[in-house]
Amino acid sequence: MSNGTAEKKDPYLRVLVTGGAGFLGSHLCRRLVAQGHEVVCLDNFFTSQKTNVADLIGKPNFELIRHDVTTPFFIECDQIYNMACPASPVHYQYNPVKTMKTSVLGAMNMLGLAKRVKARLLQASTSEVYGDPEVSPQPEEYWGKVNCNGVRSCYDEGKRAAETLCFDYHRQNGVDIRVARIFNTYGPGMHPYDGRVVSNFIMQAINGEDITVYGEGKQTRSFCFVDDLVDGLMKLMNQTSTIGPVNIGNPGEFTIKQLAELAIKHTGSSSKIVHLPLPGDDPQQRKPDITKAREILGWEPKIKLEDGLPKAVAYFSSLDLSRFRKPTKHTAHLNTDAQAADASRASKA
Ligand SMILES: O=c1ccn([C@@H]2O[C@H](COP(=O)(O)OP(=O)(O)O[C@H]3OC[C@@H](O)[C@H](O)[C@H]3O)[C@@H](O)[C@H]2O)c(=O)[nH]1
Repeated sequence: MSNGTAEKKDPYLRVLVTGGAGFLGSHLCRRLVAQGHEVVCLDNFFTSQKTNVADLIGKPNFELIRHDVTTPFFIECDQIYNMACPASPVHYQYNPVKTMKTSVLGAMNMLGLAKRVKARLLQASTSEVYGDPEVSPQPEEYWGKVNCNGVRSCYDEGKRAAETLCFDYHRQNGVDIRVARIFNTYGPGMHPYDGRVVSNFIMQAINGEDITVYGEGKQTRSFCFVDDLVDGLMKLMNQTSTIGPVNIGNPGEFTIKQLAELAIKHTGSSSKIVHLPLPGDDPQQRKPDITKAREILGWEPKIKLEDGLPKAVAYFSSLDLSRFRKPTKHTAHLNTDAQAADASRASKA
């Protein structure tokens, strides 16, 4: 088995993708399989489903294994993409203890494996490590403003702890790590009931339902098309100049109100915008500083939101919805600070 310069000497690698049936994981698996690598996809199918990788099943260089990363997994491999974790606030808040376990125990198990077999590990970290940021755009050097006991903490702090584990396994055990901070991503392959803003707005617009803007819609996000994102992850994995963290995202910044208007425009929908409560700890601004990705990886996104949204609309319009189940009944706007305060008062009464 080789490492470090493996991508030059040995073009066909054994690659493990945790969360490989998920939105990003399935795109990654497809690209790796197309390149000829031997891909092992692990998933517990909490927020994903087998049909995401149906086209890969049966290919001689693809293997699908049902496994939950909170328990150890042993295999011989050259690279690990650790993508496993529910990423939509509605899903990661459904069972927050499990979310934290997935990030922390999942990272620990995969880093232990990487140490044992000398594989390179790329950790899917997140823009959520910046919490509700006070600086914009967010550079990797910014330490963030994160609540450690709020409704988003299971994900934010779980991913922060996963980063810590990566850097400690690297310093203490010489594990070859790469840390990618992934910003909001959208595109074909998203679950129609994912619960995140792009899928919600497009599905609502297609179905002529009200578009549910949380709060006034002044909060901002920066949306990266999935193909660009996967390019960035693979570039980070297959270079030796930096271990990260590196922001991977599209710096084009939009308010949520603007996104709602774009969803209406690109679907030609007659849907109306309605306002619901803002979820607890909802970050008010988010925009990646991608100087590092540009300079070190030679990467920047190519697809603007205006060009990517029609592709996402075409994908969501083509879905047979009877094939998809709603992973949770939860809705993020119900997880507000006001409700949490009410619940806490009620429990004391
Ligand atoms: O129906 C909706 C859904 C969401 N929103 C708002 O849209 C914004 C984006 O919300 P999303 O649920 O899509 O995702 P968030 O940006 O809050 O979190 C995401 O951040 C980056 C990743 O690591 C994760 O994928 C996820 O945690 C938020 O301000 C949210 O309140 C709506 O206004 N209406």
